[in-house]
Amino acid sequence: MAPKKKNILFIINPIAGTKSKEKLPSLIYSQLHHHKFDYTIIYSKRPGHAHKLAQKGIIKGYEVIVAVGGDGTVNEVASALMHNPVPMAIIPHGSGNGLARHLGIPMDSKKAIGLLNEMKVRTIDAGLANGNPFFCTTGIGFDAHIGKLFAQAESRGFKTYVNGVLKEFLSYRPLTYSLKVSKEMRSQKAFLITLANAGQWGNNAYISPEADIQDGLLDLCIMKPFRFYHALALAYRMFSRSMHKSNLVQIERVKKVRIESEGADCYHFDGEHRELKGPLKIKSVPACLQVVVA
Ligand SMILES: Nc1ncnc2c1ncn2[C@@H]1O[C@H](COP(=O)(O)OP(=O)(O)OP(=O)(O)O)[C@@H](O)[C@H]1O
Repeated sequence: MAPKKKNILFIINPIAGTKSKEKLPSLIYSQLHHHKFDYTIIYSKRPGHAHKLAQKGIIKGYEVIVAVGGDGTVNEVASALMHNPVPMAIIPHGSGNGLARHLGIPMDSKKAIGLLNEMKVRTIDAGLANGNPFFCTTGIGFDAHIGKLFAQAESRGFKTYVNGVLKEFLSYRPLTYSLKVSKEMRSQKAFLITLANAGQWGNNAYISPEADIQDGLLDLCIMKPFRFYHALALAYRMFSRSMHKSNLVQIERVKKVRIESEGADCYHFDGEHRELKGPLKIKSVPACLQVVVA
């Protein structure tokens, strides 16, 4: 008797990234092994909808749920699948695609769909930032500020990010933060503070190149204030995966951290920004998500 086919649900975010999604249904049809899988394709209609679709997908008995979009879409689907045996797969179609890149998932849709036929699954960690699950990074300071501007931007994609960073960089003022790490209190001025589950923010911009998504810990990365002429060297470090060697960045592995600053009005998780009133409490959630990997 032929083995039972697996039921896959594809959730496509039609507005993620800049690449056209028109050909995706025919690509899925041509690449997926039909003797192994049945599938349904559905489109998210608004922010938060992909999360609800994934929750319903579990109830309906789908055995794999695929997030087609960027880190925001991945976050919505993954947070519905946490602590659940149903694996998430990713077809990267966003602006940054940080988690997909960290996991080595090809940016080419045809190849990413091809991974489903192999169905290699790994268990990964996540984190919680004020109760919000994140899978790639969360942060406060300059990256949260950029996340807020990006959310309000009329266009998406890498160019929009770069334009935002260049425009804001000279006028941004680093803040002083109070940090509580393993019962120890510290006060520190920082350009940004990122907690990295995966090593990068997206677009292969690495904040913590050695981050291990299966170690049950988060990398606490503190970028100190710096002079504008250091920016080029930092950008080089970011894209050459050597940020951990910079003396402007301090990295340590933590289970949880509490961050407070009078001037901080927002934080982000996986690029989605939120208003901040009071402290930002972050902790790791070890081994909570099944993911289809390369
Ligand atoms: N139909 C829709 N209309 C408007 N927004 C949507 C729709 N479906 C999903 N969204 C929202 O789109 C936002 C952006 O999606 P996503 O993060 O996947 O793409 P991106 O920002 O271009 O990529 P990345 O996060 O990798 O930089 C998410 O916050 C999601 O909630």
